[in-house]
Amino acid sequence: MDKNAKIYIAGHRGMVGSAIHRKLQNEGFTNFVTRTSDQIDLRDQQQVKDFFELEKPDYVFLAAAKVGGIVANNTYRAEFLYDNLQIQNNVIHNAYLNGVKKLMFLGSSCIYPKLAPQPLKEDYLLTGPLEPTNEPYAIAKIAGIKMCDAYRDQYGCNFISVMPTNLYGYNDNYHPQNSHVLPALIRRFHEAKEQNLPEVVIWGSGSPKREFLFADDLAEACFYLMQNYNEPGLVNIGTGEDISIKDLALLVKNITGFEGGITFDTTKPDGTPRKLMDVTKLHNQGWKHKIELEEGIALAYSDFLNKYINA
Ligand SMILES: NC(=O)C1=CN([C@@H]2O[C@H](COP(=O)(O)OP(=O)(O)OC[C@H]3O[C@@H](n4cnc5c(N)ncnc54)[C@H](OP(=O)(O)O)[C@@H]3O)[C@@H](O)[C@H]2O)C=CC1
Ligand SMILES: C[C@H]1O[C@H](OP(=O)(O)OP(=O)(O)OC[C@H]2O[C@@H](n3cnc4c(=O)[nH]c(N)nc43)[C@H](O)[C@@H]2O)[C@@H](O)[C@@H](O)C1=O
Repeated sequence: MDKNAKIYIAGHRGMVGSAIHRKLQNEGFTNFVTRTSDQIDLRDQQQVKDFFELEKPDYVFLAAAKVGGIVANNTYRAEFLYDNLQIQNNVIHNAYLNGVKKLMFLGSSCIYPKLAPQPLKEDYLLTGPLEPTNEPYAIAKIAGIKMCDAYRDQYGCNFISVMPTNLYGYNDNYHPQNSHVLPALIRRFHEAKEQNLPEVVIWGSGSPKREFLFADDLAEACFYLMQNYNEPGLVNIGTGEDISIKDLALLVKNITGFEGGITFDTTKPDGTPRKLMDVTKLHNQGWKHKIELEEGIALAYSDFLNKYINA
């Protein structure tokens, strides 16, 4: 990408899109095209067609999606399937029609089978049944990967797919029910400390294991791969390290300074027992994460305090 290239970041206000935007600005890029969901509903075929014909971006980062944690995925199953299929179909197809030089599609580690061997290698895709709580979202993301590959095969488009692990960072969603685990715990432990509550409730058994990557690290990887990776299929983006939800809760408890206890609500779903990325392909491409979990949680906690508590 040359520094004057016109870059469309779909979802530039979200956690990932805003991190990619910051990274590109820091690298000296200035020619951005952005639209909020109020300005363009990416589910709408005509609006997306008109937008691409008007703007004709050179590069596209597709970081707009209907996103949420385990309960949101399981509750809004129709929206997670419909919205995500619509958004990615419209953006990918119009990128092809308007001669976009390269597009990056962001998937998710939930595309892998629920009980796939660990760590998750890229070639485990479509080798077994998915985790039921996020099957609609995963099906949409798998369709996105296959669409990029099909457009490469039939039309020669340089469209690539990356699969990030669970993410957290600046501009995360702290909704008490709909967010992912890390922002949910940051908020719940903070509020429990402020209200002198005796304990914090953790969803599920605490035994599932997850891998977490700071969104600014993800943005670095996306920038790196956008310049250096031009293959079909998918590439995992993660740290290659995981932690149990119970240990994660203890880490957040320490960072927020909460002094009470923790209990587990086993009426809430555990989801996939383990989701650890095999990052050999990414490391072989020449990229490795920088921000470790404890440091990243402290950064996310201070962002939460600045935006929601001290604002
Ligand atoms: N968060 C995570 O843990 C993970 C995320 N990912 C993937 O990364 C990508 C970004 O996720 P993340 O940044 O966390 O999500 P966010 O919810 O923070 O941001 C999503 C963005 O998508 C935009 N968007 C949603 N619906 C529409 C629509 N109908 N029309 C136009 N824009 C829309 C929103 O725009 P606006 O702000 O203008 O409303 C928002 O900025 C997604 O593809 C997600 O699947 C992958 C793995 C893990
Ligand atoms: C990124 C990924 O995110 C989703 O999958 P998930 O990995 O299961 O994500 P999660 O962050 O919501 O939960 C992780 C674990 O943590 C436990 N947990 C404890 N306490 C809270 C809690 O308070 N909130 C949440 N959300 N989870 C909690 C929870 O029970 C689960 O065992 C996908 O649907 C899909 O969207 C996707 O791709």
